[in-house]
Amino acid sequence: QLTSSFYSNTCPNVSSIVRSVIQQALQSDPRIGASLTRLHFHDCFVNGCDGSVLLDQGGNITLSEKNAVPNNNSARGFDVVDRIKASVESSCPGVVSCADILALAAEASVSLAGGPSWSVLLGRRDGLIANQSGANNSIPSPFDSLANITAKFAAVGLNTNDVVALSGAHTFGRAQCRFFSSRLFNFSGTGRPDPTLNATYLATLQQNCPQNGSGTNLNNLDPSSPNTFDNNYFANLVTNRGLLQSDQELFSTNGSSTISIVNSFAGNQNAFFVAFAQSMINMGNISPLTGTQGEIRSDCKKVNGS
Ligand code: HEM
Ligand SMILES: [Ca+2]
Repeated sequence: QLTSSFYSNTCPNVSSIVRSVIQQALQSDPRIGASLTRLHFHDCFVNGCDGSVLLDQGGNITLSEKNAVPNNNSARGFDVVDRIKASVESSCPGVVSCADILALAAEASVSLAGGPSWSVLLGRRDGLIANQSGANNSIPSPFDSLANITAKFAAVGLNTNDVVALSGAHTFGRAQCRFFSSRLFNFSGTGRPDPTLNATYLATLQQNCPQNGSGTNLNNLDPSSPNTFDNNYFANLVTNRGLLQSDQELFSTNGSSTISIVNSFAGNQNAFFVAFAQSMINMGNISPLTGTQGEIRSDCKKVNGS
């Protein structure tokens, strides 16, 4: 029951306000659009798209999602969310939820990076709780098998097409070495690298991720166009240049129905863009709070009155 016109009377310029703050942030941080897009994903997979990922630990929030394994020292962009919220509040006080800001920020980030635009469905309200164990259990890990990743998507009502299309978000942004270094030297105890890694790409990654390093060095998820939202991610998979094991598995899992989808997106950027936009709408529809449920937070980091 979300609608694209939800704020047309109460905050008609909300999309352009969100977009302009992101545009400004991109000037000093070309990665920020990717980081914001990921926040919407990590929000929606835990208790639905309710802004739960944004809550700081403290008071009634005893275990934040920010401190869950998939987010800790990894999720970023919270300061920019606060800047967007402040800018929206100054035009339309008390009206726009933080959960909707994440959905709008994802669309603005993707389209500003050259990707598709879509009409964002709105009207989500902000939740009153965080679910740290939910974040630990429901957000896919880069070490999960494709079957487990598909199961985690299915648990929130998303199908295999959504898995492949949404994984295409790894067309921009960065990943720390620790999320894929197990592929580089001694993959699954074989004493050899992951055989599904292109040899030239492997050598580059080994250089940037030394065996006794801290694991926090950053690598482009899409080495061919790191800040552009395009279909190169899928072309990379076809040539064994997926960065995360969970990326490469979409193409390298024998007999998987994901292979033909990867091939079609690799060969047709428009097909990817259309599918990505639809899957982002699907993801944004995961159990939103609406009507009188939840609240409109005045500070995205805190439940009102706390
Ligand atoms: C399919 C399962 C997925 C897995 C296992 C996965 C895993 C990861 C990991 C490990 C990172 C690197 C984090 C870091 O180094 O701190 C990452 C980054 C990222 N992910 Fe995913 N992800 C998945 C799906 C998605 C989806 C559905 C989206 C959005 C629609 C998304 C968007 C991003 C973006 C944009 C980045 C870069 C963020 C940045 O540079 O700050 N991912 N992902
Ligand atoms: Ca790209």
